[in-house]
Amino acid sequence: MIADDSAIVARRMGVRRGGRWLLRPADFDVTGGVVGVAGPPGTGKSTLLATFATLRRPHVGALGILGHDIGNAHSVRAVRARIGYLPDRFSWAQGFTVAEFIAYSAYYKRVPAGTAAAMLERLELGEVAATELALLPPDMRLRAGLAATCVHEPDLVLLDEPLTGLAEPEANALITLIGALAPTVVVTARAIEELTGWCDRLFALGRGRLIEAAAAPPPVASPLATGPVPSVPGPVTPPARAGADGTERSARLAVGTGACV
Ligand SMILES: Nc1ncnc2c1ncn2[C@@H]1O[C@H](COP(=O)(O)OP(=O)(O)OP(=O)(O)O)[C@@H](O)[C@H]1O
Repeated sequence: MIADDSAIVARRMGVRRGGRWLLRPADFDVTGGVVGVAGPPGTGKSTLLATFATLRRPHVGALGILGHDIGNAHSVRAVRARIGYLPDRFSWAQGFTVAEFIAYSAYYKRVPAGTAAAMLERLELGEVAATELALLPPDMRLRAGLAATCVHEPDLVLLDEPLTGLAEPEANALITLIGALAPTVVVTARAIEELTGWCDRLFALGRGRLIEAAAAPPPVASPLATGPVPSVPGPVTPPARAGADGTERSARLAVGTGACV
């Protein structure tokens, strides 16, 4: 039984698929902020995210999401209403216009139509509201996906490789927006460099292990610098929207941390 209000609490949780461990039994906690999980294709990012979304059960151990033990069927129903999950390469409703897609999402999430309209504006989709999803460029299609995912204002948002395939300017424009979607956002990417500089915490997934890496590269020391040495960034302080090093979330392609998996 997990009695902890953290967004994600794993206790000896292990995830298997295709006859192998994607995550060997491990303990970890996510209390809030933007959390990045990086790993090459096939390491298990999508499966882990689907587990956090309660669509899959851990093979062993316990998983708490937003204070609910997801080993309990009643808890799963309650917690799903507070999660926003956008799978990798989502391809729903290609024939819907942006406005229809968000309105439909609002309808099945029992959210008033006015909230859907507000979300459309918040994601800066007003100009393409009448355009079909299939005709949108990738970044605008992602914005529509984010709007539909978050129309019910979830407490935990799970985004599977949202920035994969986007050009750097479009990706950078979305980073601040992604960080503001919910008190806790988990985002995956193939390379840790894509997440460095704007996520509050970073993990590398590979060979069945989830290893935490430094969330920001250490500041370059100036030979003329005086005063105390800056400390290593501490744990996430939700719902801070600045990066863990206090900078804006604009340095998506900052120098990597060298974390190995
Ligand atoms: N339908 C399936 N049946 C059996 N095993 C699967 C299936 N889908 C995935 N797997 C196994 O799970 C592993 C992890 O897949 P997953 O999609 O979670 O990884 P990923 O890191 O998200 O990769 P990608 O970036 O390609 O989506 C795969 O390497 C494969 O061994």
